[in-house]
Amino acid sequence: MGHIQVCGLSKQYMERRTAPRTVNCSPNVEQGTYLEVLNDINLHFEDGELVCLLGPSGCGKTTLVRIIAGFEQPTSGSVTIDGKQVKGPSSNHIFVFQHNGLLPWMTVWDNVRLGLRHMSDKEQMGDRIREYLDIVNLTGFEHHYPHQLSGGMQRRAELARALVVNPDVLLMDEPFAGLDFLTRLKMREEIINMHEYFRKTILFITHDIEEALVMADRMVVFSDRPAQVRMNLKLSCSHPRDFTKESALEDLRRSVYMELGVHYAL
Ligand SMILES: Nc1ncnc2c1ncn2[C@@H]1O[C@H](COP(=O)(O)OP(=O)(O)OP(=O)(O)O)[C@@H](O)[C@H]1O
Repeated sequence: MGHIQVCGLSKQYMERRTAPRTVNCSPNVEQGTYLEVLNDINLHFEDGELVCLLGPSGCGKTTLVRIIAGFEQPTSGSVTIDGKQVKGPSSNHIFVFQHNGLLPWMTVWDNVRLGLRHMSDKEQMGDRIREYLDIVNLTGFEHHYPHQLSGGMQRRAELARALVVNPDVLLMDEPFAGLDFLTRLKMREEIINMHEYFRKTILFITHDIEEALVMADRMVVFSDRPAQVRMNLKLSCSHPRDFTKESALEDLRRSVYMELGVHYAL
């Protein structure tokens, strides 16, 4: 489960700066009191796909993901997950992965346990936490606090916290931001392995084109704001992907850069 359909989605925010301060509060679109962020987005993500979303800064990627998560309402259009229209946040099926999302006053164990509060069988719950900490290679660090972990370990703990609740959809907004280069590469590998193992639907926002090409089953590239879909590509080559051996990947890399307005500095 985790099939997402985005139909005719548009989003406008009211710009406070320019909103008229009159008794008549109805906003005036023609005078530019609205910021148009998404414009008629139509997308379809298959169950179990890892989709990377790319686009210029400020084009509306986070807004789209927040609408899919039910945190924001679209101005028009709709999102359905497994045939049900998203009308608000639902913790049952969707997990929004946030970096720096660990609660600093709780140990790794307690942070991972947060999503399992509903489980009445404590032994089963303990086994499950141990299992997921093992999957992300954090066995032995259960009683550490977040500040006692490296950046990469914190992300792995966040990953365990996301996976332990067994969501159908995982929404990840630049989850590797702030990690050093090598740790970032290792985290990519972990996500690829985790995805091959669990096959969750993952929407992954990144600014890193190589990252998207290495990881994604599908890649969606948006235009400048208001975001429209410029490219929607299925990447079928198997993992691990090697740019030096697969000329199609290299060609794709160039065309995505071109689409994003980079022509020479490749
Ligand atoms: N709650 C809000 N109210 C008003 N404007 C908003 C709100 N949230 C986002 N915006 C505006 O919508 C636009 C798109 O923001 P969004 O965060 O979705 O872009 P993004 O593509 O994720 O950007 P980045 O890649 O830089 O993270 C921005 O101009 C932002 O200022």
